[in-house]
Amino acid sequence: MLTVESLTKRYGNRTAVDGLSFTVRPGTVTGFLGPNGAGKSTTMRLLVGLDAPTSGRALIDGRRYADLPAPLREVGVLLEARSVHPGRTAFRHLMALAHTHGIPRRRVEEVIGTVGLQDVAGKRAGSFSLGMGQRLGIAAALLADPAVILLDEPVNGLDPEGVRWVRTLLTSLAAEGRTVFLSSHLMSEMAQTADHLVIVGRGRLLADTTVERFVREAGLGRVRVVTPEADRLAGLLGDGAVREAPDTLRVTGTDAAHIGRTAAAHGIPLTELSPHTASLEDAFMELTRDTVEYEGRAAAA
Ligand SMILES: Nc1ncnc2c1ncn2[C@@H]1O[C@H](COP(=O)(O)OP(=O)(O)OP(=O)(O)O)[C@@H](O)[C@H]1O
Repeated sequence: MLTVESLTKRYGNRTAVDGLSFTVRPGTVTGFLGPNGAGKSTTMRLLVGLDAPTSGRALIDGRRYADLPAPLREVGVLLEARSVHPGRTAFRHLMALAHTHGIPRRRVEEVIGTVGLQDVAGKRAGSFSLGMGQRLGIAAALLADPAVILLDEPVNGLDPEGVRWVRTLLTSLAAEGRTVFLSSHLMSEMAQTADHLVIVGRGRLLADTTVERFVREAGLGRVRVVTPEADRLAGLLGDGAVREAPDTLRVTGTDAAHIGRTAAAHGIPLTELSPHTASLEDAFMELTRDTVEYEGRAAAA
């Protein structure tokens, strides 16, 4: 489990993380979302002790990363910056990491298979494509079989097949009961991968919720209704109903069941009643709009 408590990080007069609190639980994939500069990478760096908080705490299973006796066994980490010696082969890179934790060669070979690098394990990491580098980074994160996996933008630069592979892998790791926490700014990808969302803007928590509840509560769902008595139905439904065409209403703020019941109670025939659920992308844009505008204004200033 990951616990972030009143976490704040300032760089000079810039506040990258601002009083952030949330918990990431095992058994699910939790997505860490936010516009550029929202503080995601900083929070992840604080979690793994690559930076010290100005105040507050970031804990892994109740302990600071620096206090973990065998960190690789507790938490697998893939941060955006590549930290592989370009002259080393993928196999030697993983063996070097394995030595620090007494991990056998057998396990190195196993993770190379898991990430699909068996054909290039003897090649120098410096010659790897971005996608191969990401796979190697994920292999390193999984090497010691950690219960917590923390990945910063793991699908960055991957092709669609690679994206799908990461998605399947993360879902199965969570199904094994691990804590999986990944950042991304790709909403559509997150909608398909994550069960739970932690959303930040300007270093502050904007939402801590499930994907499904987030979209529903964003209140962006709408229902299209076609009826020969559009005016009468609109009157019954109130402000949420807007006429799109003489026989068509676009209704927000209520669901299709309520509209159907209202129409039936008043004997109004419906020839179409179709709900449209907002996409995660829409809901995210709506939620973070102010923080993005702020960033834009700040940049312009
Ligand atoms: N070492 C640093 N020194 C100064 N400012 C920093 C440093 N690291 C991050 N920042 C600033 O803190 C803010 C948050 O940055 P961070 O990289 O954590 O955001 P992010 O959500 O990961 O963004 P992105 O999606 O673009 O990676 C940004 O305004 C950034 O410029």
